[in-house]
Amino acid sequence: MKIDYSNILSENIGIRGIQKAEILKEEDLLKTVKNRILSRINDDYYPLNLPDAMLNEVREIKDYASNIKERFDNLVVIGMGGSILGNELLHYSINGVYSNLEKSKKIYFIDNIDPETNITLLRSLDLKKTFFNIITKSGSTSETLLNLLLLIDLFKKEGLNPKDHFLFTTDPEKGFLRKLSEELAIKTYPIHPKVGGRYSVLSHVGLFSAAFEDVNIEKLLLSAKKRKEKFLSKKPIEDSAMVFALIQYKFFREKGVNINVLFSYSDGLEYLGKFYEQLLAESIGKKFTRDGQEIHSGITPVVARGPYHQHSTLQLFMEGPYDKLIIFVAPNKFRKDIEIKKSLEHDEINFLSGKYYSELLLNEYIATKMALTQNGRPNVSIEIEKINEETLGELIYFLELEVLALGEILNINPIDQPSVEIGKKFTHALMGDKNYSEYLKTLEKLGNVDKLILD
Ligand SMILES: O=P(O)(O)OC[C@H]1O[C@H](O)[C@H](O)[C@@H](O)[C@@H]1O
Repeated sequence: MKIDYSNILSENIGIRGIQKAEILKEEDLLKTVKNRILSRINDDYYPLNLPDAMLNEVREIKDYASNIKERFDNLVVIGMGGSILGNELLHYSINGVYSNLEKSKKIYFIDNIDPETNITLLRSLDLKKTFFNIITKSGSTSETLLNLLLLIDLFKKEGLNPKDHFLFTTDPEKGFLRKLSEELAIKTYPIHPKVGGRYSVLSHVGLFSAAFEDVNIEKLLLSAKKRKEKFLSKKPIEDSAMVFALIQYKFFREKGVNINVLFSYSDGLEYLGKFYEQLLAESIGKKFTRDGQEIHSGITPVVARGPYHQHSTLQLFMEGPYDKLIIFVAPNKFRKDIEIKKSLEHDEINFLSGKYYSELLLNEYIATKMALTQNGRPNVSIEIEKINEETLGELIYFLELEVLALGEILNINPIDQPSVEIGKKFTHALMGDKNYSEYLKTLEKLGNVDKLILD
């Protein structure tokens, strides 16, 4: 994996860029950041240890996944946010958007509660041949529990025992799902107490469904482990993740760049954008610093896919406000390609004949990058050889490390999400959960305001 930072330099994009010297002079800051990360690595930043820890679990996960594969045709993963985005990332990027069409064992994701979507999927699956992996760290996310309740009801109607069809992935001790697993004798996988949703893809959360669909989880972990070793051994000023965090910080704090677009040139990698969207938004969007100062930090993530978004949002990126840093992610080679034969004889179309799909796609990537650079728009390019377990393991570790480093530079806590919890509590109260009735008064007050409602 190579990361090209050239197009953030003022030498290449003019006054809105930054100079190499401005980066190099922050060597001491990055040393401090690295030390702070290391001081937390066995505690709050435990996710950075997952590659080593999970390598010991690979055998068991693979054996269990092949056992499930022998007995079932479908796996449905159910979760919200960090409890499913990593699974989707591994599926769509490594196996491809339409891989269910070519595989006999299918995998589906329920990551929402739109009744129309969910009932369409569940009605079309043969429950007898379907296995469900319910993932929730807290064990109390309403959407996940609602989907679970529906399933229990459907299973009762069909006279099936949930015990044979469910795997719960949840906190090792706490939460409703843990309790229910004991009641119904359902197999569970634990989520380490220090591993929050958005940092959990390299734990049991992401690994079981990946193993079910033949992703080589050992290679994935080994590659992430290698990236960790690089972090441990390299000088922080030469570590691409530390430098990336510094660059994002400088653009955010000194240049007013508060939007980061993850622009991937691959359909499957669009899910890397969705994964990074949560990682960056929840980790960096904070009201207070660790010392309690009001900061309201945050970089708004935008997900884009090339060339698709060249035809919808690129105009804005090219000419709109100077508030964006574009992060390109592109493979050098595609694992499948299509050669276009000369089937028409017209001047207008001859430039495409005899070419490969990947040629047009990758040239569009280069053209877009150049055009943005020419317009003075900062952009960074993450180039990977091919999309596979090795590159994904490295990329995932890189992004998690980079976001933690950015949190450290900003002196905020990058692993909590306090305000999402407030919304969750209000939802419980509104749905009549007696344990949360204390929030009803606040809600009443909040609803009792002047109205401006138009038809
Ligand atoms: O795993 P769970 O406890 O169900 O949480 C699922 C998701 O819920 C919340 O919305 C949080 O903001 C996310 O960070 C979390 O990933």
